[in-house]
Amino acid sequence: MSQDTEIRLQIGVLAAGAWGTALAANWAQRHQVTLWAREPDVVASINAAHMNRRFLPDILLPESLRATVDLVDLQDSDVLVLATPVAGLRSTLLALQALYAGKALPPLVWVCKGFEPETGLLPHQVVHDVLGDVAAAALSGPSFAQEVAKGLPTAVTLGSADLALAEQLADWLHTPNLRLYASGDVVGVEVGGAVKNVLAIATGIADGLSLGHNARAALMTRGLAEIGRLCERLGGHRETLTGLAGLGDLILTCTGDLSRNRQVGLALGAGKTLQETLDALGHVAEGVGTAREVARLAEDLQVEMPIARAVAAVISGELKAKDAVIQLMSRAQRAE
Ligand SMILES: NC(=O)C1=CN([C@@H]2O[C@H](COP(=O)(O)OP(=O)(O)OC[C@H]3O[C@@H](n4cnc5c(N)ncnc54)[C@H](OP(=O)(O)O)[C@@H]3O)[C@@H](O)[C@H]2O)C=CC1
Ligand SMILES: O=C(CO)COP(=O)(O)O
Repeated sequence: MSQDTEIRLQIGVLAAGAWGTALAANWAQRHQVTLWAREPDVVASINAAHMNRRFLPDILLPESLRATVDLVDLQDSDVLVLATPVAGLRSTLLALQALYAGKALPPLVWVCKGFEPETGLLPHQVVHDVLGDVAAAALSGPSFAQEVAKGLPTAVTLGSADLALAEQLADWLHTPNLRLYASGDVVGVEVGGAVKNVLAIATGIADGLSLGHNARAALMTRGLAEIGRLCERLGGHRETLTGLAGLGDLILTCTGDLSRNRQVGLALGAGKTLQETLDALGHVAEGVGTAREVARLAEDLQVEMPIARAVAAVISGELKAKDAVIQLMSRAQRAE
């Protein structure tokens, strides 16, 4: 498919947290972008000062980027991008369904990483649950919002069961500093993005306990094996996990201090409580809720995921961080 850099679309982005704002700013280089937020102070600060003081402070946004609290302003969009945390995906889809009231929705892209709380569904399953068969794709991969907002080079994956749609969206949404690769394996793309957040908490805990580089490399490598087992069991392909949405994001989030999930792990490893850690963060850390869902899925589907289960136990308070390490190291020896 040819890359048509001239085409200018209307893009609607829903939720102006760090990631929605960074993507909206990036796409405003090439398209007309409208950013919806439920926080009036965020909308006011973007429109008046071209900054999102609450979620992306100190970064100047393009003047062409408009923000709104009114969903109706997004109804002529050529593409709609859902940028809420996974817990807000369903309610946002329902709001869009009401807005379009029987009319066809434009292609949807979601950027959240996790399993829906309580249902344990992946985002594409939530989309199908609410809207049925619609043109839709997941965007995932190694991409700290602050770096994308500053225009630093970034590459991510767009995953859809409809590969031709993923290719079309990649063509529309790439910019000079945001490279998009298409994948037909939406399950692999989503499982990679969800579980790496749990592993970032694990490596954060290890680093918070000063366990060294060897421990971190071991957790990442054995963690990737856990992601692979769950991915295959849910119908995804292990090869997808060698790409940006798997290994790429695992490396970034487990080693990069900009990661909120890694910051949660570091604080837990240093002896802080989960509540004080989350209160100080001011942003979502999806790995906290996802750890519980992954541990439950691992149990139900009989998938061996000792690291993810240990993180879930630390988060729920059943296990102390130090004891989780002892437990992992004392498991029966086995072949790699
Ligand atoms: N930040 C990053 O670098 C990246 C983040 N992601 C993923 O993107 C998703 C969003 O992350 P991020 O933007 O960083 O999160 P933030 O915590 O920065 O912002 C979340 C935003 O979503 C809003 N929100 C929460 N729940 C709902 C809801 N039910 N309906 C509408 N809006 C809602 C929040 O509003 P309020 O303040 O009112 O709650 C806030 O504006 C997560 O799944 C994350 O894993 C993916 C790649 C990179
Ligand atoms: O997903 C991310 C980078 O790809 C962001 O990770 P955190 O949510 O841990 O900050």
